[in-house]
Amino acid sequence: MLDVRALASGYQKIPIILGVTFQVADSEFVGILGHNGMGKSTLLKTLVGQLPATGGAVRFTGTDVTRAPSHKRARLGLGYVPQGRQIFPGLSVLDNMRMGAASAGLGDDVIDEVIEALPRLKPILGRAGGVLSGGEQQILALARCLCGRPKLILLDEPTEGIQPSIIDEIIDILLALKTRHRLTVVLVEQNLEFIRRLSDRVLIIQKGRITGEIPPDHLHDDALVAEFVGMSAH
Ligand SMILES: Nc1ncnc2c1ncn2[C@@H]1O[C@H](COP(=O)(O)OP(=O)(O)OP(=O)(O)O)[C@@H](O)[C@H]1O
Repeated sequence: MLDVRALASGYQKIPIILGVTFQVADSEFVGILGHNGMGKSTLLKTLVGQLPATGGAVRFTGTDVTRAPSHKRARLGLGYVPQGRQIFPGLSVLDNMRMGAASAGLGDDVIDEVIEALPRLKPILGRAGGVLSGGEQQILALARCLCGRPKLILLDEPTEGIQPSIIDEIIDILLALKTRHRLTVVLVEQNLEFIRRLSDRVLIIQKGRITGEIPPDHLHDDALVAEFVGMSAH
């Protein structure tokens, strides 16, 4: 589904991603774990085409998209839920979802399917995005992305600033989408429990490089996590 080879990128002349290689299979959930500032968001922005690659290659569903603009990647089925969610605060929940469908060239019927998968949105469809709680906004951001019928979603720190009950709900939603729709996810996170419960494989990113892989079950083990990432599980 996704084949990333020696990918490099950065900001102006500052290199941040220094040659990242990994592959993601159809319906696989891959977690990328790393501290603040290790390049997680920069990697996703490069994969989605918001930042140009300065080296390496990205293939998505067999197509070389290394130089493709974001909208072309989206049309191929690459979805992105950025950190901070970036929903439209002045638009209603429903209109936010319409924007997601329209930007993928899809009609409104996809919206009903997405509401069925995320029933929490049903009673608040008319509410402005900006007045929702952080957790509701995260679910809306996911819903808007799903309205583009993505094959793969790049998820940037979805648990940031969100209460535990909604984190559990997001886990359930994503696992259901994986089973029912063969959704594929690349998730970057610092939340060990979230990444452990969702990921088939967990890669470690340090200073712009993938430095290792840790079995999700080992994320319970403080000493191992500290050794791999320098992060504590508690
Ligand atoms: N727009 C920018 N211009 C210049 N440097 C940037 C920009 N955005 C991020 N950086 C730098 O790139 C590096 C990696 O940042 P990035 O946001 O990818 O890290 P991250 O692992 O996602 O961290 P966090 O968990 O804090 O979001 C950091 O040193 C950061 O200061």
